[in-house]
Amino acid sequence: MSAQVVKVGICGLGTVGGGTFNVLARNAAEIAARAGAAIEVVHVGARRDNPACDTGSTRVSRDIFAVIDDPEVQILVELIGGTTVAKEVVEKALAAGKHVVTANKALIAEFGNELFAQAEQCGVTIRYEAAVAGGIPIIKALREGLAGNRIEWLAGIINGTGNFILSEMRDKGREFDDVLAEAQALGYAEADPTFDVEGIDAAHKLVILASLAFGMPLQFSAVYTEGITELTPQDVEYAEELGYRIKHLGIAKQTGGGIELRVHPTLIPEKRLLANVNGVKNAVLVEGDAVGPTLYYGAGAGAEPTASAVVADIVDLARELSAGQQCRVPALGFASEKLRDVRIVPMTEVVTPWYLRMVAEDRPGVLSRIATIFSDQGISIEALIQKAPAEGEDRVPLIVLTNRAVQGSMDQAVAAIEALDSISGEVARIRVEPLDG
Ligand SMILES: NC(=O)C1=CN([C@@H]2O[C@H](COP(=O)(O)OP(=O)(O)OC[C@H]3O[C@@H](n4cnc5c(N)ncnc54)[C@H](O)[C@@H]3O)[C@@H](O)[C@H]2O)C=CC1
Ligand SMILES: N[C@@H](CC=O)C(=O)O
Ligand code: NA
Repeated sequence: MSAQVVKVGICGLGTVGGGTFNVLARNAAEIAARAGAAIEVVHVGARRDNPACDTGSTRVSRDIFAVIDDPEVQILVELIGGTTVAKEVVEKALAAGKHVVTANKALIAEFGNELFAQAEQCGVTIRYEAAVAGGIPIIKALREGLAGNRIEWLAGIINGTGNFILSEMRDKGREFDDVLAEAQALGYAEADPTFDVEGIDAAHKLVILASLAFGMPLQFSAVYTEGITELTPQDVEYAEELGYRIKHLGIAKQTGGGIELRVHPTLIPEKRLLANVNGVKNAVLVEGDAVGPTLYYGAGAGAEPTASAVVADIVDLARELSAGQQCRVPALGFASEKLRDVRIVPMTEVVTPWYLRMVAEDRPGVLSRIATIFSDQGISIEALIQKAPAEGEDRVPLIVLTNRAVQGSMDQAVAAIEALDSISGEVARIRVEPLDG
């Protein structure tokens, strides 16, 4: 059975929905030539119009479920976000025998296992390239391009809003809240921006990347998640003095003890490519045993960059529909019955070098007590900077860079340091990733 026209319904006409509609319209001829079929948006479900998007004569319903009930629609594009109505939309579309394209990482990370199973049962496909790293074709790269590899690890800047905030704070000295407001106005942020700044969005994306890389079911609750809200301009400055940049990374690593899954601010040597990825750009570094390191870079958010990925998924499905094929590639790149149960490494076992910042009394003996505490835990010091005291102050910032240490030992060292009379307040700490394999 072949189709010359593939009919698409779009639910949600916000930033990404509007961008998708516009890209499909603007590049219609080229897209049709690639897909082997014209792609026609026959029905849009939107609570309100999008001024950036002229829907012309396309049917628009205020009730998004009218799009699913439309028998003409073959591919349902879910771009409303969240995990409540969006989940219902996707379930109903699959049950109605429609293929689904979504940009919704929260939905895939939290409910992907059941949705993929439902899709398989219904003989349809879910595609979700836009869900991770916006326009970068990282899902396709992991699922198909790197299929010959055993993936060793991956590390990525996978939240555009967070990277935009860190870059603007570092380069222009701007305030956190001011940059976040701009990211929201530019359409980069999630409907609830705490997802961006608390690392939840990056955790959603990391769990998807990890499942594709290591062939395991999605396990969102297993990801260790820290955001960027606790970072201070001082940490950014001191890290640079030591030759590092601070980036918010998602890291998934295969180790002897299982898989590490973690999202947190990280010091990266300034010469590494990832350290130089700025603004709303994302980048994912993937190390495969056969290919070695590979790097994927591009816009991580925004209307048309994200639409680029949504449209690529529509084209993939349209190719299958026009050729009369189905489910050419499994949702997570591995046959569903071959997904493996793997151990997720507890954070207490994770080993990295560390950056620590503390405030100490400026008097003899303090440094040696700190050095003794580290040495008692088998942690060696790589660098130590004592800053000059501010005028009228008798306390000084002390910055310590350690060699690789297991988090459990570092927890104990930090507790002992914080208990010293000569140390005020808490010790701030950030993991370091050399990113050298
Ligand atoms: N904005 C970006 O750069 C990116 C967004 N995403 C994902 O794409 C999805 C959409 O995000 P955005 O376009 O940024 O959001 P948005 O808030 O701009 O658009 C969502 C649209 O859905 C509509 N909507 C929500 N619930 C509805 C309902 N019950 N009935 C009818 N309409 C409803 C809203 O009115 C809005 O127009 C989310 O899952 C997001 O995580 C993914 C990659 C990048
Ligand atoms: N809010 C997200 C949007 C893309 O996934 C981000 O900033 O990366
Ligand atoms: Na992508």
